[in-house]
Amino acid sequence: MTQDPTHAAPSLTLSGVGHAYLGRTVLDAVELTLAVGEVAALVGPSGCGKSTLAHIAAGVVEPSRGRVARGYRRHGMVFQDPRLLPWATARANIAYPLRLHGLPRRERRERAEEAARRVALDPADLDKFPIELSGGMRQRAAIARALAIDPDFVYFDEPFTALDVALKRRMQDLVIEAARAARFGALFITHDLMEAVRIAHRVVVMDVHGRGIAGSRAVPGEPGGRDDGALYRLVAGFLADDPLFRHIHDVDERRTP
Ligand SMILES: Nc1ncnc2c1ncn2[C@@H]1O[C@H](COP(=O)(O)OP(=O)(O)OP(=O)(O)O)[C@@H](O)[C@H]1O
Repeated sequence: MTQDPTHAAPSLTLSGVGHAYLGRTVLDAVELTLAVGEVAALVGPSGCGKSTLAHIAAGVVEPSRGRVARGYRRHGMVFQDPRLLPWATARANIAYPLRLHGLPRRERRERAEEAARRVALDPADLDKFPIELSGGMRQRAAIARALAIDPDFVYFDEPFTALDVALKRRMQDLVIEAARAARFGALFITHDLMEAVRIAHRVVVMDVHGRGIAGSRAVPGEPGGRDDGALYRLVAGFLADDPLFRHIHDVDERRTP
């Protein structure tokens, strides 16, 4: 982490957050605090409310109950679907939020190109339209778009679920490196425990029915500086011995109410 959490206000605090869709409770009494620069992976069974929690944290959805305090200045968002504008080039897509922030054209262009460099997007790809890019390149453009605004916090909602294993690893490394270089904190939703322990300082586990947060486990070492073998053993240990992770195997979403 980049700063001593005891000397800085948390980047994000959810207190007693609850939410219901059409009268059906999906989150209840959620308590979560993220330190400045902390990358937390959020895991839990499908449909337990991870995306809802991130949307509430980001201010996209108003919670039915509770409070959200944001200590960060500016956040970016990256989703599973890159959500690029099909009629705009990669460069224009990356620059789009800068346009919304009212930056002049030249600065938009420079910052978009700098963000593209950070995600190793080939300069030749910047003039291409999304349909001309591979899935990995589209996702790089989506990450560059999130980074272009110079966020100090980023929400990732299963950004690499649709990518193949090798590409997924490269993209994880890219996020680890970007988070370290730009010192942003993050809430990273994933179904993949190995991805969670590679990327995050801490793994936060949702309760079976998303009624809250069941608990969290710190991951030893720093993202990017850990040995893969040790991470595999950590995940195996979580799944075999740690009651917090038991429901990841046990839950069948067809039985959830
Ligand atoms: N806009 C909405 N209106 C009504 N119900 C919703 C809405 N958004 C989500 N839900 C429901 O709320 C519950 C939690 O959804 P959410 O997407 O937050 O879960 P999740 O843990 O992110 O799921 P997944 O892992 O499958 O993406 C689900 O049952 C979902 O169907």
